[in-house]
Formats: sequence, C-alpha cells, structure tokens
Amino acid sequence: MPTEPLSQKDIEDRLAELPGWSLDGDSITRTYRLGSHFAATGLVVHIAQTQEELDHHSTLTLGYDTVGLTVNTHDAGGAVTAKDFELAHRVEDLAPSHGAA
Ligand SMILES: C[C@H](O)[C@H](O)[C@H]1CNC2=NC(N)=NC(=O)C2=N1
Repeated sequence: MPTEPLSQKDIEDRLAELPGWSLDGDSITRTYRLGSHFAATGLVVHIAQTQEELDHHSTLTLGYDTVGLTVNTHDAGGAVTAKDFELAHRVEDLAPSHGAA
C-alpha cells in the first residue's frame, strides 16, 4: 500500500465514498454512536484488532456511548494517505455488527 501523501482533491473524492468521515486538519476522522458504553468498548477492541492486522493505527477516543477515530500516516510525515482510507473502509465494514450508527 503506497504511503505517498494524497492530494486535496483525492482526499475529497475518497471522503465522498465514506459518509460520516471528514477531514480534520491533516487527519481523517469519524465518530460512531453505539447503544451502550459496553458496545462502544467492544467496537474499540475490534478496531484495535484490525489496526494491528493492518499495522496502521488511529487515535481512538472512547466516550460514554461513542467511539472516535482520527488518523493520518506517520510514515508520510503526518499526511493523509491511501492507508488511512484502507483503515476507514475496514472500520466501516465492521462497525455495523456492533450496532454502530
Ligand atoms: C513500525 C510500524 O510498522 C509503523 O510505525 C506503523 C505503525 N502504525 C502506523 N499508524 C499510522 N497511522 N501511521 C503509520 O505510519 C504507522 N506506521
């Protein structure tokens, strides 16, 4: 997976395919709402497993019933790369099984 920084247009085009995700400074970010604190915690664990598989890690924020992700690519100097979108798509695929909205 390439780690070249993506252009602003490429980022915007890719975000258009990811409802709920947005650009926050030099990172992409999404907050999921869950049905309970326990469900939110379970989602965090599942995301952590996926991040280990990808060897690509976001900053995860666990709230009462929310999970926030904020990610960019350290190896690209903190720019947004295709690896960040790969993680975003993987999380989008697994979040519904936790009842995430
Ligand atoms: C050594 C290890 O493979 C690298 O440090 C990985 C770990 N997780 C990572 N996560 C993120 N977000 N960006 C990286 O560049 C990165 N690099």
